[in-house]
Amino acid sequence: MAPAVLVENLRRAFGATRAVDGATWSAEAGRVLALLGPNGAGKTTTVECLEGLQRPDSGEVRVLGRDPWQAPAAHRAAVGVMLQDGGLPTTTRPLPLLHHFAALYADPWPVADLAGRLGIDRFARTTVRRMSGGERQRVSLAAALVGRPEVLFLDEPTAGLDPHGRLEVWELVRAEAGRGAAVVVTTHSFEEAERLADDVVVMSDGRVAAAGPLPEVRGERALEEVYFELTRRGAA
Ligand SMILES: Nc1ncnc2c1ncn2[C@@H]1O[C@H](COP(=O)(O)OP(=O)(O)OP(=O)(O)O)[C@@H](O)[C@H]1O
Repeated sequence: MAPAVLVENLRRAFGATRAVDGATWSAEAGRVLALLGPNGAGKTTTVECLEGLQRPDSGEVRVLGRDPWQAPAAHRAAVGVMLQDGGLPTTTRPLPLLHHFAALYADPWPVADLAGRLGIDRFARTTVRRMSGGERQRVSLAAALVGRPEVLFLDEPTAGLDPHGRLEVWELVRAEAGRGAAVVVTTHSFEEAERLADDVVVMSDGRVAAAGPLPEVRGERALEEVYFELTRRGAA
């Protein structure tokens, strides 16, 4: 079976900066992949190519077998995206917003259930403008999940969440993979990668320093130790 997400020899430069310099990896349905790497390693550029927000200079990206740059609306409905700065309209309250998003999909996640699982009902009366960072993050995640996507791109989904929030989100993300979604999580947290991921990709200076199932990449060591070795300044 073709992988749900495919990155093959991807290259993308901005002037003299080679943001992504020949990256190859793939993500499978029913699994969580953690994309790790120092600031500037090329993670966001890669994921934005996969989301159809940037166009590769060369190489290939495929999501559910399609080129995301040219994909039709039906393809976009099968892909859930959580951006770091959610881009949510500021004057609305969370539940009407989620109902609005849910109406765009044929078989959405019932909003009351989703909001309950993410603790959104606890701040249902607050407008986006007045929400805390963690509350906003929960709403952004709910917006990514409400269409029950086949592929999910999550950018640091638990950064800034309290410990309960992190656990709730991890459980939810694992459940999404359990129902068959391919999940790609960008993170700087080793704990998050070790708790959540089946597979990891470590990027460094635009290249893939390691990719594969977590137990293989980590071996007998802590992921943190392997990461520092792979991403030593000047190592790539
Ligand atoms: N639009 C742009 N114009 C110029 N340079 C860019 C642009 N977007 C990214 N870059 C550069 O490309 C490199 C890779 O950036 P990218 O945002 O993909 O890294 P990242 O791994 O997501 O980093 P972070 O962990 O900080 O989010 C960086 O050197 C960045 O400055």
